Amino acid sequence: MAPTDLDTFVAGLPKAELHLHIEGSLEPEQMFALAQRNGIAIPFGTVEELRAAYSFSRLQDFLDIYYQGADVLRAEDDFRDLALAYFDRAAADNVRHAEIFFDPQTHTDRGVPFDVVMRGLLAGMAEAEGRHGLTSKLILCFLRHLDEDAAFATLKMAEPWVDRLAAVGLDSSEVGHPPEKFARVFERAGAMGLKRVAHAGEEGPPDYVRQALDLLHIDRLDHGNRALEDAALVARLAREKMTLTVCPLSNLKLCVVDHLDTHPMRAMLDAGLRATVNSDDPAYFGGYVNDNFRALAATGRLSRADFVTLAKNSFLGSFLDDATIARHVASVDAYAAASA
Ligand code: HPA
Ligand SMILES: [Zn+2]
Repeated sequence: MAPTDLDTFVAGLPKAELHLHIEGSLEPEQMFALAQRNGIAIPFGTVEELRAAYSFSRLQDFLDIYYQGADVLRAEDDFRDLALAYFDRAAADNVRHAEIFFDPQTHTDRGVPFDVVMRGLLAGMAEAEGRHGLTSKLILCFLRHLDEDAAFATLKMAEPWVDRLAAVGLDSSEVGHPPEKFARVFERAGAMGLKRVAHAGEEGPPDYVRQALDLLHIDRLDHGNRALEDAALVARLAREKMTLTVCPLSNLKLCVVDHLDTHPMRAMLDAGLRATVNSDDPAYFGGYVNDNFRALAATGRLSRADFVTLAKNSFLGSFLDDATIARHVASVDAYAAASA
């Protein structure tokens, strides 16, 4: 499809990405290259065969293949190269700041030391800032299908690195693993000075969103789609200016929504929620952040002004300091004025 004026406009907007699993940015080509570099066999013959396996009807279908794919990541340079490949693509989408998730348990449980993961990701982050001026922060996610003890053990490993982490998060299989399971771990993380975020309301019910607010004391809500089923909860999220990191193409691929034309982003903006646009696991869901912006633009249900709001929200919802946020928000206004 030929790009429209709106496509060009949304692509050029300065933006932050706040919901990106770095392991989910592992493209099939890079997976094959790392498998070869590390002498690992993968159960797919070609890149095309692997891509063809990316057909999911729910979150768990995706998670099974995503954890398998991460097995090619072994050495510090693998994590650095993974991060750099993401940042190169993000910079091309005019991402100026990214707050990226990583899943240490996916690696430590395979015998890859926590420090190897950290050093590799931090090297990629530093190189991306030098190369593109793209700043970034790290969010350590606990796998919610594992138990509380395992999360505490992971937080212990993170102690020497606490100054290099912005926040803790909660991801993996949502239904059956409510936020309350991790209330004590999140309390400890908060005491360590870390911000707190959690995936909630992707597949789980509105009550999981409420638990994330009341028991995990989250600073940001990842997904949050199903909060819309509860009007009082929506009013509270709006009143508390809670940022929602929404992932349209992910929602489509994981059948959280039937069609982008009925995606709740319109309803979220109408309700005054501080929603943002993000790519989640771009290598698996068919696109990076600008692909998500363009997919929303193609619905015809969002205006230029809505996209300006979404871009500003991405900075307002970030964990940057107030002066830096103000500078980025002004850059969005300047871009919009120049494009008028
Ligand atoms: O979309 C997601 N949901 C839950 N866990 C995840 N881990 C990576 N991506 C996701
Ligand atoms: Zn996610």
